[in-house]
Amino acid sequence: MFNGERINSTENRSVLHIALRAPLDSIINNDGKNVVPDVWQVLNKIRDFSESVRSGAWIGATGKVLKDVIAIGIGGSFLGPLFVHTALQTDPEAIEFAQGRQLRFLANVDPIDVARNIAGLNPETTLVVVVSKTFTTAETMLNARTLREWITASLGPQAVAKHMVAVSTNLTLVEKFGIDPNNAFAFWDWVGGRYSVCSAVGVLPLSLQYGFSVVEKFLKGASSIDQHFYSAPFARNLPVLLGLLSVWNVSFLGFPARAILPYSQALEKFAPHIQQVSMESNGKGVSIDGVPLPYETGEIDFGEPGTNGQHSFYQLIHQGRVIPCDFIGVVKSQQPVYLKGEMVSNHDELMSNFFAQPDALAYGKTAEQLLKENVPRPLIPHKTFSGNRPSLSLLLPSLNAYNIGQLLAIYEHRIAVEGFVWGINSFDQWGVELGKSLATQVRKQLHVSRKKGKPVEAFNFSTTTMLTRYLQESADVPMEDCTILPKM
Ligand SMILES: O=P(O)(O)OC[C@H]1O[C@](O)(CO)[C@@H](O)[C@@H]1O
Repeated sequence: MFNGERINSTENRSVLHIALRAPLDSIINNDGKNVVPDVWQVLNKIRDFSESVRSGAWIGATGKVLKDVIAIGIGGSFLGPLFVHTALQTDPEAIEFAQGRQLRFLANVDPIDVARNIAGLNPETTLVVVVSKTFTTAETMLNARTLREWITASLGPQAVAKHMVAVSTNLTLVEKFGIDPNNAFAFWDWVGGRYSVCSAVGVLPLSLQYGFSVVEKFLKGASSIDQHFYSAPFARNLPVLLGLLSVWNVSFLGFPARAILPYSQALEKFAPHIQQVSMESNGKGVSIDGVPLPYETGEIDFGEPGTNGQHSFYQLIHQGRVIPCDFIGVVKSQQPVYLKGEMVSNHDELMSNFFAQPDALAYGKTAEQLLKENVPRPLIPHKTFSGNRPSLSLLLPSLNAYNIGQLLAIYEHRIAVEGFVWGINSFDQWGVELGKSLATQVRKQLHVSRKKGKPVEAFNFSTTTMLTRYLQESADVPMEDCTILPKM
């Protein structure tokens, strides 16, 4: 990976997200060319652009400062930036830099997501960042056209130049869409979508919200782990150890899931992000050479912040199925609260749970202990905890931009380690293609049925029945040749 070899063999690409956060003087080659200067050229462009927007030097079509940003993107062009944004939102340093500004994310093609995103915003003070590696993703492009309409309907078509910018590897399509290439921020095909948060995909929206200096700390944190991963002996190498634990749990012990349980509300979007990084990377059925695998790979990742999860799905984890857990704690809260007269601070209360849960999973509670506590015999089987349930705990010193970058890179590399051991390609995602092409077929059918009254055909019986019913029941929904935007 670090040598720039084309380890993503099914797409014939290198995998160099480590270059996105490498110091300017590093050398990381792709096809014999050092890519680090290109990375820094884009980072510097982001620094300049975000500073001009934040300072008011760059203004909207009607002369107003652009204080609100909507980032449109989905999957890897959304989840990583959302995780980092959510984590920074309560960081005291980042808060200072975000005064008076808003960052929102429009991901789902559901028009309700459009309505929620534009609610309360004025196009005059809004900058839209269209984020798509390919610039062809159906959901993102329809959302981009929708917000282009939202802007032009109120400010005129010339306003696009001031109110819409793009992040993509496909600058030709960016220009075709009508966004000035000067307002486009490039990245490269050696960055996988789910590994792209350190490219302009994350750095641009986050710099607009928090300023480049904060985001640079996040990049430095990620880079520190890259260096650790590259050079630390395996016995002390965090991503290697974590990756091996996961392989052990999945392939040797046969536990198919992994719960990601941060004891920090600021990390509430961490599990959804890692869900994509992990499941899109390692959810494979064949080896890198295309041979069906004789063992299971990949985890079913899910998670919620503690203590909320404790009151939701932990019952199953303690007494039902065995689900290896990652507990993530933070020593110093971003937002400490102490109440006079309380036994512990609010953060200590949270952390009491962080320390208790792994113990409960590991050691459980025996029938003997319950008998000593005079638990009635019929209840003993219900109150017994088997123990011997694996978990691991990570304790971060604090949660600032730097540590957030470290946490991200630990998981990115851990997931790559798992893929290397399993002998799969963790960097392609062919499994998403079939659903996409069937959706294209449905889209065409909906169009001809609604416009020309054509019956549903060429689908299986179940889909034909459902589609026909859907069309019948929504025949009264207005489909005039005019634009309708949300009324919220
Ligand atoms: O950035 P793009 O090209 O719009 O792609 C968005 C997402 O779609 C996928 O290709 C498939 O879900 C992801 O890998 C990617 O992050």
